[in-house]
Amino acid sequence: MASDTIPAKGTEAAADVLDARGVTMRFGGLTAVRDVDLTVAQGEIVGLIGPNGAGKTTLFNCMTGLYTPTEGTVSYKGTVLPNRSHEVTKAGIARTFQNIRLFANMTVLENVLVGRHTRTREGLWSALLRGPGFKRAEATSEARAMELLEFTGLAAKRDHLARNLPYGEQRKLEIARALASQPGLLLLDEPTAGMNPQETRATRELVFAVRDQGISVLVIEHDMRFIFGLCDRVAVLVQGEKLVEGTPDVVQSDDRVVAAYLGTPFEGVPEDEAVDEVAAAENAAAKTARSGSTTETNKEGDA
Ligand SMILES: Nc1ncnc2c1ncn2[C@@H]1O[C@H](COP(=O)(O)OP(=O)(O)OP(=O)(O)O)[C@@H](O)[C@H]1O
Repeated sequence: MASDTIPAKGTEAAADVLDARGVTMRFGGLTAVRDVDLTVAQGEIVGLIGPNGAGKTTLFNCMTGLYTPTEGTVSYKGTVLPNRSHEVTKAGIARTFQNIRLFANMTVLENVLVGRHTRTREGLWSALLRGPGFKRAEATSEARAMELLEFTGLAAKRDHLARNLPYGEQRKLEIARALASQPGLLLLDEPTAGMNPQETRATRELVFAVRDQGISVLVIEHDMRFIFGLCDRVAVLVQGEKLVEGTPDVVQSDDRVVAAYLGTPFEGVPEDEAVDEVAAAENAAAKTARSGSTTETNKEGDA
């Protein structure tokens, strides 16, 4: 177990479920991820953010056995993970994908049942072909799958084909299917992409509910409001390297994060100077327009 690993920042005594150390992933001459350490503690929700191409999905792929890191290790509950994705799922890590990967022509219920195959003795093909072994286990599996559909709010759609679900519900179904493997850690890759604000809020509540069931969560997302309202801790990846890590408050107020997201290099220019420049320009514009205008343009009022 991970009792002697370094406690995750901000969570003091909580044991790490995930411990990625020195993970580097190279594709030929391109280093997509460089020497990244990342932990997720028991019961923690951790966000992974960064501009497009920063290496977030590559890091997920290294954590789920899709890629074998060029260097470094990924451990789950103190054991180094195998580099086969189905064995990683079996070990206790489940994930969703940036581009939804459902069985489009299977029903909602069948999609969740397939997600259970790592936890049944019958295996994927038996589940798909509905062989005799599968039928024996079917009642238990179906009950569990229905629980998950209730949990994600999809129970009424159990017999709908996955491809007919609205986009937001397809993303929920991906989460239900991932939960069917009974993970200890859930990795979500852009779970709110393409969602409207109501769906995004519902997803946040769903992730909190997942955590309340004792499942730790690592989530990639570009929606900063979602991330900062959801996560206990956030790590920022830029050009493959971890730039900043900390609580949402710490990360949001870090100039390097702002610079990375605005795409402007951080050069250590004193923030006050920029603010003064803007205030001076506003004052000059206000003076020019002064005579005919009733609009108050400058709250500070000093030049
Ligand atoms: N299989 C691959 N072969 C070669 N290069 C790859 C491969 N996968 C990713 N890359 C490259 O690695 C870099 C990181 O990509 P990655 O998809 O991990 O970024 P990301 O942070 O997830 O981006 P986004 O937010 O746009 O999804 C990119 O330059 C990408 O082109």
